[in-house]
Amino acid sequence: MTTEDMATETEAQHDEAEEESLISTDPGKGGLDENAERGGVTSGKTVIRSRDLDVFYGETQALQHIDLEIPENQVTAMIGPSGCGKSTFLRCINRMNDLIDIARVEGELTFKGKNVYDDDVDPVALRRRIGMVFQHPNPFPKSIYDNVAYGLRTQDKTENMDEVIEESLKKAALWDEVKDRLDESALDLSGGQQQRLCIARAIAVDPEVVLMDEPASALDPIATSQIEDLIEELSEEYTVVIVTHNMQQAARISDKTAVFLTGGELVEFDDTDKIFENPESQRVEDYITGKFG
Ligand SMILES: Nc1ncnc2c1ncn2[C@@H]1O[C@H](COP(=O)(O)OP(=O)(O)OP(=O)(O)O)[C@@H](O)[C@H]1O
Repeated sequence: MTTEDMATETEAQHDEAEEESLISTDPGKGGLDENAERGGVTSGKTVIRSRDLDVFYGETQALQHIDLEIPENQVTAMIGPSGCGKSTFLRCINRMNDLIDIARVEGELTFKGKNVYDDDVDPVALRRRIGMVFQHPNPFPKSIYDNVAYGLRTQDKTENMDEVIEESLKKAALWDEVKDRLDESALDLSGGQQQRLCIARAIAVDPEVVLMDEPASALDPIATSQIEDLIEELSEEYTVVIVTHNMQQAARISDKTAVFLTGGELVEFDDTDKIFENPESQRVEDYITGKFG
């Protein structure tokens, strides 16, 4: 066997491992996909890629022909006016739209080369690798400790659980505030603390991607700033995709920005600096400068 053949075989094994860990209910992560495509405008390796993605709610089309490549370990922001389909796109990535009866997805959306809409993909296994944080903090009515422990217990990852919980709370910049009250109810935390707890809960199970749907929009400016700092830190270890209404927030924290406009059209996707300083599209410039939307 030549060196080239061996390399090809190794890549094929990696692909199989990636696919297997999406199909299987075993929470293993598999190896990295050496074949993941490199995106046109993206500098990092592409982890999520949509091709000609259409989404419908009944007869209404919410997204049209979306082609997008999301790079690894960067923050990608989705911006655009209300109803343009940002959240719909986010929910496609970990198949949360499956929970909406009238939602229908056509086209392709791949995670590390595997179409997440293939019949053999287990959405629960997918969501273990692609976690999600919502607009309103939604801790369980349990203790702070039990909130972070929840996913670990359901996945039987209870070895060294105290250490994992401490580490997750530290990564979520919450540990110092809660280390002496882990047994207290999560519902007694402030809104900003609850949102950081939800982030700790999401990362405790070691996902590869964290999806965030307007994670700071219900928070005051100080809590928002803490979440923004946290998102930048998280991107060193995770791929972060964030929907935000707040253009300044997208400009501050993201590496890439996708601009969706009315009708579910992705009008421009590029480096965040380029989008905000010198967009290609007049419509994007008008939106960014507040002429509409
Ligand atoms: N569960 C649903 N049932 C029917 N239509 C829906 C549903 N969710 C979203 N839509 C429609 O799909 C389109 C896109 O909605 P989506 O929530 O993705 O937009 P958005 O850009 O995230 O909006 P916002 O910024 O207001 O949250 C809208 O026309 C919306 O009314």
